[in-house]
Amino acid sequence: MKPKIFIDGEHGTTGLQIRQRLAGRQDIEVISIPEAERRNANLREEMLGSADIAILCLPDDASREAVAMLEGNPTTRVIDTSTAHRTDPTWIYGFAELEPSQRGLIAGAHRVSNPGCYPTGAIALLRPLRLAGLLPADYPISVNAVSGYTGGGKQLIAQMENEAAADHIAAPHFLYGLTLTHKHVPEMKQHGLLDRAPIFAPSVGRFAQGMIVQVPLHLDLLEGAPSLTKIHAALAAHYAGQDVVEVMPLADSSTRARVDPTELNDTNRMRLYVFGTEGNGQVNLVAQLDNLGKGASGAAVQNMDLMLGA
Ligand SMILES: NC(=O)C1=CN([C@@H]2O[C@H](COP(=O)(O)OP(=O)(O)OC[C@H]3O[C@@H](n4cnc5c(N)ncnc54)[C@H](OP(=O)(O)O)[C@@H]3O)[C@@H](O)[C@H]2O)C=CC1
Ligand SMILES: CC(=O)N[C@@H](CCC(=O)OP(=O)(O)O)C(=O)O
Repeated sequence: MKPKIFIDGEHGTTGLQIRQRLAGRQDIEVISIPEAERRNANLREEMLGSADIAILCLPDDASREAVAMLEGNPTTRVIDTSTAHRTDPTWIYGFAELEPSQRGLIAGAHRVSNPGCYPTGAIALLRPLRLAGLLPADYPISVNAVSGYTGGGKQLIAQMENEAAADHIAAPHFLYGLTLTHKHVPEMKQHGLLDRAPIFAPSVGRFAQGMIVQVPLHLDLLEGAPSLTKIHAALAAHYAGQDVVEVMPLADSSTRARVDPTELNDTNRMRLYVFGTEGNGQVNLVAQLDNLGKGASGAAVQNMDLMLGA
């Protein structure tokens, strides 16, 4: 029998993209509820209970409710794309490239929390430098980022695209998260192995998909005042042999004039860049990804495949 997959929230932004990524797969059976019934709790409970893997693409509260519906069910495994369980130690963090052991942990897990799009970029840059002993845990980190507007789900998509809407946003680019209490900060701190919460400054541009996450650092405040080359070598060693996360060669970074947030759209890939000038004492670490790819739906399918042993 083929494993049954249920995407709860399949008609939303993340859910739809997962459905598209699974279309045509012969090794699984995707079970589904009609769009008009998407909030029918009885039907959802039935589907959740009969799935081998449930992928939750819901707001945080609805995700918690779905997990509660599965209490006592020993068979349905869960991948949650919401923020609800990302810092919960009883859940496995679904970032396959986090450390060499992470793939195996995801493969055997009953509960997997899919990383947030911004944290995927920030943690990918920070954690290897913490593990290499180059980045002090109390370094005052800033994370600056821009996302395509699909990152805000159906509501933000409507605000950006529907000019007739009362809450239409006409700006070509805007900053938000201005209280510095964005829901992704605890996740970045925990999985970035930081003692001090990063200052997170996100923004949205008038493009549907794509993302850039930047972490600028002063090299003289790092352990041993490393060179640009040493920072690059630490990242390259951490991701050696990986196909999803790619550390771009220093030669490429030193000749690039610009970075386009949409370059990896519709892929599950992420590129990491080390920008700066050797001897200048500063580095800007940059992650480029699709917020709906490695930042959400792509990572969810990658985790599902690990759990299925596919
Ligand atoms: N978009 C992105 O780039 C990313 C999103 N995520 C996370 O994925 C999750 C889904 O986000 P996204 O797809 O963007 O959101 P959307 O708003 O686009 O989709 C959410 C879907 O869930 C449905 N839904 C909401 N509440 C309930 C409920 N109580 N019961 C059943 N269905 C419900 C919505 O239905 P309705 O149309 O009726 O509201 C909608 O179809 C969120 O937790 C988000 O944080 C994670 C990483 C990136
Ligand atoms: C542009 C935009 O609004 N982005 C969302 C985050 C998108 C995302 O990653 O969802 P999770 O919170 O589930 O990780 C935000 O800032 O709240």
